[in-house]
Amino acid sequence: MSAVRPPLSDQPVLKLLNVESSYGPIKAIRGVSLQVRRGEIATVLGSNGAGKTTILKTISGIIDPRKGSIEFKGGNITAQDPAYIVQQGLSHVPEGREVFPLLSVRDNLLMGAYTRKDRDGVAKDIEAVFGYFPILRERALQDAGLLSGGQQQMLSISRALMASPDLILLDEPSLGLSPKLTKEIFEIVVRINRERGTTILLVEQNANMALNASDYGYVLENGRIVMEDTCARLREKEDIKEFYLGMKEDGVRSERRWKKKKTWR
Ligand SMILES: Nc1ncnc2c1ncn2[C@@H]1O[C@H](COP(=O)(O)OP(=O)(O)OP(=O)(O)O)[C@@H](O)[C@H]1O
Repeated sequence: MSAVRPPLSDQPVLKLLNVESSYGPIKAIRGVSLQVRRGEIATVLGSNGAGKTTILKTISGIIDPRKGSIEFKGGNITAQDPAYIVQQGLSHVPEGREVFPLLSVRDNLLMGAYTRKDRDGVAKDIEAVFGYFPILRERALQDAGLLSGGQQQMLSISRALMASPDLILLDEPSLGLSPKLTKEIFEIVVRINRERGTTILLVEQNANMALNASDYGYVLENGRIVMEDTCARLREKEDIKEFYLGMKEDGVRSERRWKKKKTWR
């Protein structure tokens, strides 16, 4: 999946330092620090309830953190208004797609471009997303609510692209999709990154897909980062193989993988 491309810069476009977010008394993320370099695809892996969605919501301003700081392109965006954060060049594709069901596919795309004044650029980007997802051109005038789950996921990613962002936060693009469709969507996500230079922070339960598509990965457990490394190295770690890829050291699927204690080696 990963095409050859120039080495990535070390320059972080997004920096989280000791971020903590809660829902009332429930601490969902605890002291999370992570960096995403310009031009890379970074991923946060973790099981149900680990806090992945909360990290993305905290970055995009939907949840205000209790502690810590978030920097985007050198500016402080901690607890800023979500609309302001979009204007800075950061778009969020939420879990569960969330398209506007009663608006046409084209109008959904235009909603994604509402902060832009460059009409020619917007028209060019509509063509670009139709190039990535040709089915959306065919359905351009239909209500988005009539699209299948996979097509809505395509529209949701496309709507985020319409803001011409520097960074896209992508929440579980594989959720509820067939393996074939998941693979297709991941291939397009990698193409968007390579062709447009868009930086991507992806959270996923499908560790196999995420580790293949991404450059750098973080493992989140109970709201804490327990491991980080390049995805090439993470794929070789025994705990990742066993607990996230479902493989034992001999390559056999482990039936008791969730019951065994992890040591993060
Ligand atoms: N609105 C909410 N109110 C109270 N607790 C919440 C709320 N949303 C999430 N939580 C709790 O916060 C923790 C982290 O949830 P989060 O949705 O961030 O996890 P996740 O890793 O994205 O899980 P999943 O993969 O199932 O989407 C969980 O314990 C969850 O029960």
